[in-house]
Amino acid sequence: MLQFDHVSKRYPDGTLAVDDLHLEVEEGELVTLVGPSGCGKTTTMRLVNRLEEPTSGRILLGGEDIASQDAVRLRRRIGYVIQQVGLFPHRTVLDNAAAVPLLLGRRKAEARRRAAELLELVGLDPAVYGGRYPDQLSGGQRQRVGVARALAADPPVLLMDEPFGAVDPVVRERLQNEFLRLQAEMRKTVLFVTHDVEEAVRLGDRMAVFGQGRVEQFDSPAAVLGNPANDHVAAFVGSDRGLKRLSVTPVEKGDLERPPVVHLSDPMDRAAALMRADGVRWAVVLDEREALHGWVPIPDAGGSDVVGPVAGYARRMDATLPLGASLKQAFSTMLQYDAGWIAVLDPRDDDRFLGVLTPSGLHEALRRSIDADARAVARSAVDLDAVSGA
Ligand SMILES: Nc1ncnc2c1ncn2[C@@H]1O[C@H](COP(=O)(O)OP(=O)(O)OP(=O)(O)O)[C@@H](O)[C@H]1O
Repeated sequence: MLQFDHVSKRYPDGTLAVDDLHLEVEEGELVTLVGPSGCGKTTTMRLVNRLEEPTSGRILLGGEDIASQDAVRLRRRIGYVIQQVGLFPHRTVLDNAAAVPLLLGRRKAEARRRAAELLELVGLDPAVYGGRYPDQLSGGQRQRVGVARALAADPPVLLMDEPFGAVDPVVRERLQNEFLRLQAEMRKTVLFVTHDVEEAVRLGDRMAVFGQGRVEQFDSPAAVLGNPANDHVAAFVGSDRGLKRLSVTPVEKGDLERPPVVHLSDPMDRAAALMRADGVRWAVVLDEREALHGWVPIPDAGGSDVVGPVAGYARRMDATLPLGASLKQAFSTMLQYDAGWIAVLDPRDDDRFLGVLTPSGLHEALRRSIDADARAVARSAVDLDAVSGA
């Protein structure tokens, strides 16, 4: 989809900002470019929409060399979001979001309708925010308008240069989540520049770790964290990369425990018998629609008679997680609810209850992912031996 074919960029003063970049981004893929300040990330982006021209090499978009395309037409096929959003200060939010469709020759009413849809999409109610001016918004809201504007022409490619860099960490995480949700639907081809490793890891299908003008490693976040290509990459991703792995390792079905399951309408004495038979102290409670209600503890053996349905004894449980969520989310949910377990639901099957994740399940899941790395390292060691022995 987007290929850098041995691209270099030397500025007139002699600075070599991009050095023989060779990279292929697949259609619908989100690639993060991460690296220390001045390593050439922004220059790489600006080469794609021809705000800069390469000194050598070619950039192909959908197989076509962009050098042979009209720069203005090219830019209309590429959404560009930057940190200093660059909204027009004297135009309303709605008109800012409508700017690109208007440029593309849409009629005003149609451009505004599209702009309102996009504001809605990025979580800004057009009725509330559409008439405001950029300086009447928070930093995070301005960023959202920037994203809406970049999406307005429905471009196949999005370039995002530190788009969430100027907001505080909490807002940043929210914008990241919203953007991931949008991207799951839109499947744009995205180049996303950041100098924040956590952000690169969370968002990227793959991440390109830049050294001075060169890509040192281009791989999935889990592979980069688990198996850094060299000392520079290892130092850059940080000595806490084990912890960072939490955010790229998903909760899988095999990590779950399956305690006894009862329903709100079941007789409590039968539920208690089930728990005793299983040798456990609690059971998961579902309602009549098979949705999670909560849990019920085993009644005291010497306590008063157990009568009536489970509903009279059940407690609610709000600590839930969709299957496929990250171990980091799981850990954070456990802490937030101070819970010894969390219920895992299937988002693709109407949030059906699948099982529970406990701290020991979480530990096992982390071990699983680190073991997978160890196997990968062992494999590459064997390959190297084979090469040197040949
Ligand atoms: N117009 C220019 N003329 C000369 N040198 C430039 C120009 N623009 C950028 N550079 C240099 O090119 C190198 C790469 O800059 P670039 O902005 O691409 O880096 P970056 O990785 O995006 O950095 P940051 O994370 O700080 O934004 C730097 O050494 C920078 O000083």
